Amino acid sequence: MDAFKLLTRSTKLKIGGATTPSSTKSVTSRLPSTGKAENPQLFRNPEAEKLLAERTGKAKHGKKRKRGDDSQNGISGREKEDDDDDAAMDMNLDFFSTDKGPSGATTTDKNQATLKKHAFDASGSDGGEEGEQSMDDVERRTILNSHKIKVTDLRDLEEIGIVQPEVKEPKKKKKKKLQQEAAPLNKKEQKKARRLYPQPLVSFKELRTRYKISRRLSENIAEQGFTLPTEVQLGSLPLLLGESTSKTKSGEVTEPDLLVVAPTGSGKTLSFLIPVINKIVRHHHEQQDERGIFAIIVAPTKELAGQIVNEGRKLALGTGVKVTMMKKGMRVVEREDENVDQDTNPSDDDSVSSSDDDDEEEEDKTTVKTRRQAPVTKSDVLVTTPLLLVNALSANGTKSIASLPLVRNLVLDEADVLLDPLFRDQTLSIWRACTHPELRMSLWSATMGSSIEDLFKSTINERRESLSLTRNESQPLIRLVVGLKDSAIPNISHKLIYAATEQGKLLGLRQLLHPAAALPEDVRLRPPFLIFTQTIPRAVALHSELMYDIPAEAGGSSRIAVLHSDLSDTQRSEIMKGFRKGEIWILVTTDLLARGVDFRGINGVVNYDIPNSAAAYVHRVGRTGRAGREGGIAVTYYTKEDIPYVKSIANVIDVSEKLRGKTGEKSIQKWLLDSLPDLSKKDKKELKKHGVKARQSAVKNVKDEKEQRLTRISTKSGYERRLENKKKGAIMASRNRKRRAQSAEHERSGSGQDDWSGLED
Ligand SMILES: Nc1ncnc2c1ncn2[C@@H]1O[C@H](COP(=O)(O)OP(=O)(O)OP(=O)(O)O)[C@@H](O)[C@H]1O
Repeated sequence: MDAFKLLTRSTKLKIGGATTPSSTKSVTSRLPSTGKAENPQLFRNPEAEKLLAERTGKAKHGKKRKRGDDSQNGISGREKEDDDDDAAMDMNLDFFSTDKGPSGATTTDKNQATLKKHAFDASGSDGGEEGEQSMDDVERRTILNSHKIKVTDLRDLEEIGIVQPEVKEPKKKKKKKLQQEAAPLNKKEQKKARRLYPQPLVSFKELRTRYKISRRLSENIAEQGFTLPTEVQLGSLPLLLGESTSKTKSGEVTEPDLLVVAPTGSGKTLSFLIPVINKIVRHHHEQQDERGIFAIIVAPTKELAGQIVNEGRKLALGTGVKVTMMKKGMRVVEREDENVDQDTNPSDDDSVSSSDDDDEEEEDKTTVKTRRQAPVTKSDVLVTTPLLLVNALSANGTKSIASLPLVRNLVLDEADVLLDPLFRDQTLSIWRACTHPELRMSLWSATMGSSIEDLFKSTINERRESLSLTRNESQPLIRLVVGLKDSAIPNISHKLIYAATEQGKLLGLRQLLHPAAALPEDVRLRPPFLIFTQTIPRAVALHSELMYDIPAEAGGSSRIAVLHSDLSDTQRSEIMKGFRKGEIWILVTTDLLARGVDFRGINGVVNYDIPNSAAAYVHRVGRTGRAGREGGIAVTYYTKEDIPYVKSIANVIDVSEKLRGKTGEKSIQKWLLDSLPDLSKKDKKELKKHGVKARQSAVKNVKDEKEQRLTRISTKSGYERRLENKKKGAIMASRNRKRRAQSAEHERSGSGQDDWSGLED
């Protein structure tokens, strides 16, 4: 069924006819919904591709890199690794080492760890050869640079081993000499000193052959059909699985605390799930008695949390690792001071089923019955929204936050929003509740302000002080950035359209829905797509306005839906399912779905109302063009009221087009960028918090009433509305008159005194 055809008013539209641009066919074949991209990577160049191809042995004419002559001498890869004294071997040994600090292990512990490692390997090593050889520095740099991967050590210079001379006020005579001898590093030099070039991941196979991840996990990854790692996977997986970074003093390798900024749809979920699941498989193997929550993944919405659970379960299948969605009423810790709340039955709660996950309901029945009977959840990985977990840990705010002593990994997905004032206290409470000394933090998002980075560093230090932990120099604190920070993905087209008024926006949107009426040069957007509004009432209003635009033969109003946080969890979940299945073609929503949610083949995004910040734009438009898919379109309408707020969005578009290296006509002209006004910091803050004032829901005074009329979602003119209202009023008044006359008649006849005539309409 051709959704494009069916969504036009005239179902007889001929594709390729006079109104259809000749380019339609070629565009169609590149739509994100027509299949997955051959290569999910966003940035690459021929030189690095050749290097990678050589490594994976795929180069047709290139020589496959050998693992040294040892293989010809009859020494196996494993033996070579054991005998070799290089850093890569150290890395492998240390990955399984229990020695994490000065207070940590002895040599015997290390030997035991090595033995354990071999036991783990023996349970599943298939001893592949590919990529086990370490790359030289030039290769690493070439690959990392071409994929725009930047890895930085965030620790103080002293911790990295760079001693800065004290800057004393020099005596006048000696000044010159002193500066020559030991000048402190300038900013550029400091940046250079912090830069790291760890070995990138060449292929998913290498996860098994080089990083020795669990066999089952590796099979599950292969099962999903992933072939090439994306940039964020290429850069972060080695770090999290034990790749050495060149700046560790002792050569020891431990898992770092990590902050990752990588484009939307670039596969961050897989990047944090694989190491977390692998670590737990290993832990189950090494310490079979210890069971409990080992990892917590926090996401800002239930939709995203549900999605992570689904991904996690696919990866963990058959590994013995249990991934669970946090539910209201679920018990996550045993509290001595706990009074069992007999009234709370989690299965009654409307937040229970928030994901479109098949196994979830079954799990509810088994793990969460009533709190009276409920055992503490047997989950290894708990995926949660912040408030749900904080409520569980604090007995709904009645007790102090209980601690989670076994948690070794805390992952914050969409970290910048989780550490934004809205969620910050809750997120930090969870962070502090994780008291294990070897807790590792990782923060992930496509956008990350510098304030978040500062908060990350200070919280890690503060936590260490409060737990009386000393910072171990071998415990790195790393930032990994893919592409340009806070920029939109380069593989989609952006259309910033001036619509003048609310009515203009609606007309523009209708033209998208009914492209038969469009001119060849007009934007064309085929379903499925998402439409974002600023508020829930506006999403509801837009949905009712568009509901009957879809012809009955195309499925009518069932093809368009609205999703927002005022709906029950069951409704939300049903709509998500419908959209994923392709039953719903157009989804009107708020920023609830702006982050993280992965609908793979979405053809586009419409910002019916402009986003509240540049970051919000990056995330909203990132719902299309996932995993390198080409052809996605992001349409943003703006009106006269929006002009003060458009510049930051125009800038994001401009940078994204530069990143793509787009030649020819740019969608944002320089004159537009120059003429749009800058927004003050204060106004930016205000916009982020409340959105464009004229569209806020709770505006009351008279002046604003006028503004509200201007921002009402409707194609009807004020005159038509007045006429309609008058007509409605007249009908109402006539009904009321009739009713009053009838009840007077009843009273007179003395009958039906106790009759209930229903609610007045
Ligand atoms: N190596 C890969 N090859 C092909 N597809 C991949 C690969 N890794 C992940 N994907 C797919 O890419 C899509 C986007 O992944 P994911 O949701 O993890 O992106 P993300 O980086 O978290 O995006 P966002 O910032 O929007 O949350 C998913 O459908 C996922 O299955």
